[in-house]
Amino acid sequence: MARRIKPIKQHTFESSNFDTFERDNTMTESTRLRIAIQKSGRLSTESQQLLKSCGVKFTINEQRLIAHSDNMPIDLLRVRDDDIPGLVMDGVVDMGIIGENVLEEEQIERQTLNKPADCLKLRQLDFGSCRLSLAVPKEFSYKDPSSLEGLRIATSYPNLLRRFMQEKSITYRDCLLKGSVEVAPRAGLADGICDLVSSGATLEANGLYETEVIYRSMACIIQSTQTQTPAKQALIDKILSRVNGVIRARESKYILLHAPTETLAQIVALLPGAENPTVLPLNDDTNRVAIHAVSTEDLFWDTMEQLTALGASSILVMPIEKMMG
Ligand SMILES: Nc1ncnc2c1ncn2[C@@H]1O[C@H](COP(=O)(O)OP(=O)(O)OP(=O)(O)O)[C@@H](O)[C@H]1O
Ligand SMILES: O=P(O)(O)OC[C@H]1O[C@H](OP(=O)(O)OP(=O)(O)O)[C@H](O)[C@@H]1O
Ligand SMILES: [Mg+2]
Repeated sequence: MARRIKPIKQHTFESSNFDTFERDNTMTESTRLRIAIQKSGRLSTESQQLLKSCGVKFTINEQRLIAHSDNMPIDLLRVRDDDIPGLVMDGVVDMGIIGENVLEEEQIERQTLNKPADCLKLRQLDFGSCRLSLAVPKEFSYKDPSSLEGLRIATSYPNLLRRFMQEKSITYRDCLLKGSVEVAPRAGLADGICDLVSSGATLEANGLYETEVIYRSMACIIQSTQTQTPAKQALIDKILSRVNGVIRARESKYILLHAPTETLAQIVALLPGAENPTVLPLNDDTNRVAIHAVSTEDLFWDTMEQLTALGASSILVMPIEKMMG
């Protein structure tokens, strides 16, 4: 059931005064930002870690479905991942962290049922990478999706499957399973499956092979389309800006090395995604300089070897904890 966020009194929640409210944990329930995350499963640890990296302090009590942040007016609702898109779309929570696959599936479902299906996808995250694929038993001779014409397909994603099959004009029958989809063909419940794949180990273990990727997914962070108070919106913006900083830092490396001045330009050109590196003189050595650079990509071993071949030495590649600006 949709629930409107109550307006809040400006004097208790000044958007311009974040330093104060980060320490102030006395907001009433309606003024606190509610974020839904998966209680336990593939996304739960990384969702919690991401929020902690953004400076949100909280302690999870496994028995409790709600965790109150100690330093910010934020409550974490720990729920099944399937419930997260609906909670955000109905405005019951303000934000959620969810797989794009579950979000898209719920969106199609709700559009079909004429239920609220809108939310804002704030950004894709850097975890929860998987794909929704069709797979069939090893002995099945598969040419293209039409090989499944008239057959039964087991899935937990009936809407994404239907959209794909409609685009290919293929008729099929579905068998809805909430879990253990991979065992359906062997159990005689279906001819093929449409399920999530990451390493492919589960398909392999069940004598299946992947034939078609129908949807590629990552985790994402979403926001309700309900109008927020300026202060609450400012907190959402702040979380998003920190998420951006955390992900940029995780994707970047700090590189230090010594380089001969004569190959400096070639060495800088080899550093992946590094803009305007700092070049510093070395004590008592006019033929070599120190380079400090932030690279937006990892520095691979073969690039390290090419750098060494150009005379680079003392190469250090270090992780970055935080980034801003
Ligand atoms: N093998 C995988 N590797 C990486 N990410 C995955 C993998 N499988 C699923 N995911 C992503 O993580 C999400 C949650 O997966 P999980 O298997 O924990 O869901 P679940 O069993 O439905 O959990 P819940 O009990 O919350 O309903 C998926 O919807 C998908 O976005
Ligand atoms: O390709 P793989 O790396 O083997 O991953 C795929 C499996 O991962 C997910 O299940 P999960 O292990 O999360 O358990 P679940 O069935 O309880 O959701 C998904 O539903 C697949 O079964
Ligand atoms: Mg689920």
